[in-house]
Amino acid sequence: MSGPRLSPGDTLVVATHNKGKLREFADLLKPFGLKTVSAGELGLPEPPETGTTFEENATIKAVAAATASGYPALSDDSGLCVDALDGEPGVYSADWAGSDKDFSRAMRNVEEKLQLAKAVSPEARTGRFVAVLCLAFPGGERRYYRGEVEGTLVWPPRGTIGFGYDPMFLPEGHERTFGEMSADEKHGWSAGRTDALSHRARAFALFAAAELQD
Ligand SMILES: O=P(O)(O)OP(=O)(O)OP(=O)(O)OC[C@H]1O[C@@H](n2cnc3c(O)ncnc32)[C@H](O)[C@@H]1O
Ligand SMILES: [Mg+2]
Repeated sequence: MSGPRLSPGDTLVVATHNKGKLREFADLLKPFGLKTVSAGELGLPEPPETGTTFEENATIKAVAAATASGYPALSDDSGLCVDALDGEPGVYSADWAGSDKDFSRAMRNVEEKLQLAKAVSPEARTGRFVAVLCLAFPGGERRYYRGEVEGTLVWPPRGTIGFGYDPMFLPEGHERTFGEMSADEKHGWSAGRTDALSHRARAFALFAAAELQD
C-alpha cells in the first residue's frame, strides 16, 4: 500500500466519544502494540456530524482528530438500519437517543415505528448494523473500512451487556442478542482471524489486515 503507514509504537487517536465503542476498540487494538489515546482524553471537541452517509461522518470525525492532534486518527461512524423503516435510524442512530443518550427511548421508538409499519413477524423485522472506519493521517491521507452484520429486531430488548441498540439486535444465525453476548462473542474476532461477527469487528478485521500487518 502506498502512503503513510502505522507501525508498532505509533500513537493512534481513537476518534470517538462513545464509551462503548472505546471499550471495543481497546479490545480489538490490544494485540497490535500501538499507543492509543481517545479524542476525549486529548480534550478534543465532538465535531458536528453534518454528513448524510456513514463515510461522510466518519471522515469528519477522523480528519478533525488527526488535524487537531497531529497523530493518525481512527473514527467509527455506525448505526442500525431497519428495512421496514427504509433504513432508519441509520446515520441518525445516535440522534434518536436524544441529548441525554437514552437508548431505552431510542429502542422504544424503533419498536413503535415497527408496530406502525405492522412489522410483526421476524421476517418483517430485519435490519443490519453498519460501521465505517476512517483512518486519517495529519497529512490528509484517508482510508476506509466498512463492516455490516444482518439481523432481526426483537422486542422486548434482551440483555444488559454492550451499548446502544445491542439488546434489540439478534444477529443472523445466533440465539442471543448483542446485549446478551460477552464482548469477545460480539466481536467474534481475534488477531490472526479474518472472520468476525459484529459490524465493528468486521470493519476492524479489514483495517487490521490492511494496516497492521507487515
Ligand atoms: O460519534 P462518536 O463519538 O463515535 O459516538 P456516537 O455514539 O455519536 O456514534 P455515531 O455517531 O457513530 O452514532 C452511532 C450510534 O449507533 C449505535 N450503535 C453503533 N454501533 C453499535 C453497536 O455495536 N451496538 C449498539 N449500538 C450501536 C450507537 O448507539 C451509536 O450512538
Ligand atoms: Mg456521533
